[in-house]
Amino acid sequence: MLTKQFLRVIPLLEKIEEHNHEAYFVGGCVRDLILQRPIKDIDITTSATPSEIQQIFPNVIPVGIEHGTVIVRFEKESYEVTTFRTEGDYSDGRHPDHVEFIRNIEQDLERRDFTMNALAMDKEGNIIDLFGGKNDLENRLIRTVGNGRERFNEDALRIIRALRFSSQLGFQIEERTYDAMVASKQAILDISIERITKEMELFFAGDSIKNGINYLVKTKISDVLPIFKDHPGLINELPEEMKPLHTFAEVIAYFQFRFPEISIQQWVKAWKCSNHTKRMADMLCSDIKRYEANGLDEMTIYRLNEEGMKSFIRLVDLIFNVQISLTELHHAKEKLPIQSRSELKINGNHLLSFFPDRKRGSWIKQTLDKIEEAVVTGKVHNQYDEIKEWLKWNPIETN
Ligand SMILES: Nc1ccn([C@@H]2O[C@H](COP(=O)(O)OP(=O)(O)OP(=O)(O)O)[C@@H](O)[C@H]2O)c(=O)n1
Repeated sequence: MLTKQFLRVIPLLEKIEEHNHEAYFVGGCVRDLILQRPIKDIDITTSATPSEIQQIFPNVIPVGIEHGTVIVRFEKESYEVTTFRTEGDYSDGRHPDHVEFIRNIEQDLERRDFTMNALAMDKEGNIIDLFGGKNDLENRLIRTVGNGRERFNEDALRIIRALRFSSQLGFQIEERTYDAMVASKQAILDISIERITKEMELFFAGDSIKNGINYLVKTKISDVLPIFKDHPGLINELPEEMKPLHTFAEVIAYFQFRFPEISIQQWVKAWKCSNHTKRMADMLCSDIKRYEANGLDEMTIYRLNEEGMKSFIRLVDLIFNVQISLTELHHAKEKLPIQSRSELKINGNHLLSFFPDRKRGSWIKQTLDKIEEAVVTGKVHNQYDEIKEWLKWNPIETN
């Protein structure tokens, strides 16, 4: 039952045990092993305290020592090792107010969110399942460990996590858990937006996004999410055939295209996205608009990098119901006269020598943009003399 990924971590568990402590695989990795889904990270839970772990292993990174979590570097891999603990509320929406290290695994599993995540496994592959997690996995049910209101009161992000899992796994949400989600949803307003964004990115990427959206609409949890709360139409008008979007940039580009009254800047600000997400969303949005106007033109293909291509394919599929393959895009890109601006036979210094009366300024970039587009779209060959000639007939910017 144990896969290679787990087998290579057994010596790490054994090392902890040699020091008279318990150690188990725990959480998502055990859940995904049972479901035969790809394992993201292997997390370990142990009776050893962070300082005891630091004494056992030479290479330990103290990422969240006060919450009992360290990263152990072992055989060139990193593993999150967390001491058995109970925890209080997350009143700042980021960290539990207090954690208490404990010496038994039962109490540690008891404070976890869902039965399917409250599973631990020892090095022989024996599963510790105190709350019927295996049974719920079999029945494809998301159920809180014990009282839902209590679990969501400890950390309201768990309400969003339930939606995320419904979208990732296509599971139903058990009735009492569902009721507790609805009853506790206002508490989502107090959690940090960065944590919500991370979970919602996984939500929109779920293979069973239709199931997830169904729950999002029914529970009205969108009423407490940035932007959605002020524009109820956004979620209610999602297409019947909603498809997964793999990054938050895709999500923003999608909504911006469908609801242009909300700008990308508003999305980025409200959901506290990174600059990278903003850049990608800007690019994808203009690519889709270009695609709508001109179909698959050379400039769109030229501008797309590998990450952009995959996102563009998903968006065109969802918005226009047109399937473009990655190979098709690669071939089309290879056929373009140039792959990047550095291949242009003319650069800024050439331009300065052609127009000796001009000073350096933004006209250089603007002219290079025009030359680049002309070369990519086949209006001029990428040849020094031809471009120089072409410039005579195509006036350049004056500022
Ligand atoms: N708000 C939270 C977040 C996490 N957990 C517990 O911590 C484990 C690890 O959390 P995380 O790595 O965020 O998610 P996973 O469940 O591992 O899922 P995935 O690997 O798909 O992100 C969870 O399985 C769960 O037992 C919890 O009880 N409450």
